[in-house]
Amino acid sequence: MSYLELDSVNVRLGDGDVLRDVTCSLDERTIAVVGENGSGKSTLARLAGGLIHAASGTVRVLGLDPARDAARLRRRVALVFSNPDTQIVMPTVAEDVAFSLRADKLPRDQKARRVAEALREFGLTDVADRASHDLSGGQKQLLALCGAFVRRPDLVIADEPTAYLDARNARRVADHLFADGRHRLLLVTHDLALAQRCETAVLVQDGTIAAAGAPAAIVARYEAALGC
Ligand SMILES: Nc1ncnc2c1ncn2[C@@H]1O[C@H](COP(=O)(O)OP(=O)(O)OP(=O)(O)O)[C@@H](O)[C@H]1O
Repeated sequence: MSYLELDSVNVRLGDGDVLRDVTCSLDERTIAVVGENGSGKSTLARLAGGLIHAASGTVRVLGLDPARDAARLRRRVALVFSNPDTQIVMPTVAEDVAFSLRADKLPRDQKARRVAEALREFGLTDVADRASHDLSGGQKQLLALCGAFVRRPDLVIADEPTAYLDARNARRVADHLFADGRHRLLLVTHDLALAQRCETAVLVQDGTIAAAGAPAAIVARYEAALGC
């Protein structure tokens, strides 16, 4: 079984069907999701992350049903959004990263080691004791990512993670997302160069998956549909 399996999925939000009859089976380590504003990309990401549920159809993420195995899925999936302020909850940088491990049954010294390693990896050691909300936007996104990765997730779902970043921070964030490791990546993005770093891509159009395949071909099809 692929780690992302959707079969005849409908998602209803408000009084509209936001995803309609979505079927896909994706197992590439890195998957890009592209499409126009309002097409349903974030809805697809939130569905895969267990934040919303299907009205009908079957969803399996890492072999789990997000509606029934929400707690197990949460332990294996990390979510990253474009606005890191929604994810930063603790007063200092180090505390915020440690907060991500609160549910892990690790001895305290191991947790401390994991936090220190993650801070180093994300270039945040020097600001470990700073107030989280005093960081720059780019540093905050690195902190959000650090908090996601310190849990060693099997799947990272990132929804426009580079949207508000300058070119250098966008590259840093992307390099972490694409770093070799155990995690798979489901990446929603309007950055079509970034999408093409993925192994596969899906094009979402008007609430459904219009195409899936090699990122270069999907991006070309999307650009043609946009008329650019
Ligand atoms: N909670 C909600 N209630 C009602 N409608 C919603 C809700 N959330 C999203 N929608 C609608 O669902 C559609 C798809 O939204 P979604 O955020 O998934 O699109 P998107 O492709 O991620 O867009 P963008 O590129 O602009 O971020 C839009 O028409 C949106 O207005």
